[in-house]
Amino acid sequence: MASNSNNNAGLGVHSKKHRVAIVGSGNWGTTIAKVVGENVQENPDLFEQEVRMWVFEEEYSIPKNSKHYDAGSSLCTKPHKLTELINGLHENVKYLPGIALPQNIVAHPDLATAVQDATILVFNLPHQFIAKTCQSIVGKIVPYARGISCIKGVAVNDSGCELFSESIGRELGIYCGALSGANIANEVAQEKWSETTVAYDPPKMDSKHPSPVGTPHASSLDLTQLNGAEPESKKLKTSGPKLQPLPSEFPPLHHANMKKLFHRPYFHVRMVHDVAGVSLGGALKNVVALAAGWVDGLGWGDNAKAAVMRVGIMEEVRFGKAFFSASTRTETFTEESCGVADLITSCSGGRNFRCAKMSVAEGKSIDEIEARELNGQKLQGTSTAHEVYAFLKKEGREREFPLFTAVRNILEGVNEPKDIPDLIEEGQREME
Ligand SMILES: NC(=O)c1ccc[n+]([C@@H]2O[C@H](COP(=O)([O-])OP(=O)(O)OC[C@H]3O[C@@H](n4cnc5c(N)ncnc54)[C@H](O)[C@@H]3O)[C@@H](O)[C@H]2O)c1
Ligand SMILES: O=P(O)(O)OC[C@H](O)CO
Repeated sequence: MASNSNNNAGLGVHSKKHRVAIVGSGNWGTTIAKVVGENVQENPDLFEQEVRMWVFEEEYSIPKNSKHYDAGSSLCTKPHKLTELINGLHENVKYLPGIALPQNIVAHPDLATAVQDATILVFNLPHQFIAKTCQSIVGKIVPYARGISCIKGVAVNDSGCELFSESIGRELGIYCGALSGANIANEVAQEKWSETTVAYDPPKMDSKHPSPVGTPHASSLDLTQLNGAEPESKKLKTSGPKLQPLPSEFPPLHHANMKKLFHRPYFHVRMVHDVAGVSLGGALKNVVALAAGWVDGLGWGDNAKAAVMRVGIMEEVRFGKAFFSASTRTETFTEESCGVADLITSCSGGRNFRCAKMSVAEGKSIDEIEARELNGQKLQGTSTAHEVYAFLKKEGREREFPLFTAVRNILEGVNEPKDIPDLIEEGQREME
């Protein structure tokens, strides 16, 4: 007999299992595929064993310093499709070299095939590519699928500032939660211990009263209320498609089962309900990490970096309260891995920090450093700084966020990294 009872998970009473697809295969996408691939093997009563990972296809030549390089092999003498290399070598030689992937990870170049029949979609790609990626699978996914966004960024458009959990949910008509934490991918992939935060809070529903899609975290709710207009999320409630309940043949996707998908001995998961707080912590710390890299690149030392981090976490909390007040909790920023811990690790060894530091030390643009250093990986802080600023400016509130504004202005050449202390001081004085 099929049941929705939480107590039945893992007892083999459900006739179907969840199929998981990973949408993205970069440095973090491939790391999360490894985590998920290992966990589905350990929970065969809940999950199908094959995990499909969508790869944005490209040709790649195995470098001579790779352990896979063999001058006599045709695999190494000419470029090959990345999917063929991943499936043949069980390693993402370009984006996560040196890390063995479980054999149940199967790389697919065709997105529609990768997500076919998946009841759990894990979105993990640089944020600038998510809109187009989602549009291409509208109507091609299981209607009652559930999503988890591992993306660190925000989607700014004419109607406001959206979380990716929201924009994915709205575009695909599904519920989407978020995973974010102090998680430098290479460390997690090497199975060095870290923590992460998974926010999952689907609306309660039954078949008689299905919930609307588009989870109500949107900043547009608060902003349009401030402006006296009809909240965007209210429109969604009355007009949008309805969220499909998960059929009872499948194991329920409550916190305990979601945790089984991501928790590893080296990757400890804390489950929470605050999807907005988890998403914003991951997005906004990338902006702060640029400033931390710049002051470090100037040779100003750890005290300067700590000052940037202090102001950064305050602006993260302020942003959440100002634009996502209905759903964020301050504690998510101050107590969870996705908040202060991610800020610290990102300002110590993240790519945004490292590239910003090099750009000051070498007097080169950060774009130039990104292209030279990251082998196709993408910085998220630079575009997020522009997007957050555009949103704040539209709202007339950029002066309440002097550090975020300073980062954007430095990227634009309006200010220089050495101006950061004065810009913060000035901003704080104005708010007193
Ligand atoms: N790398 C990390 O340490 C880390 C850790 C935690 C979270 N994150 C977040 O995870 C998300 C994904 O980051 P990542 O590290 O996996 O990516 P990445 O920086 O390694 O980016 C490379 C990926 O982008 C893909 N790509 C390039 N052009 C594309 C296109 N036009 N369309 C679709 N995909 C394209 C490449 O195929 C590759 O898979 C980001 O939001 C990032 O902030 C990263
Ligand atoms: O390398 P970054 O700067 O993209 O940061 C990586 C992770 O987000 C750290 O948690």
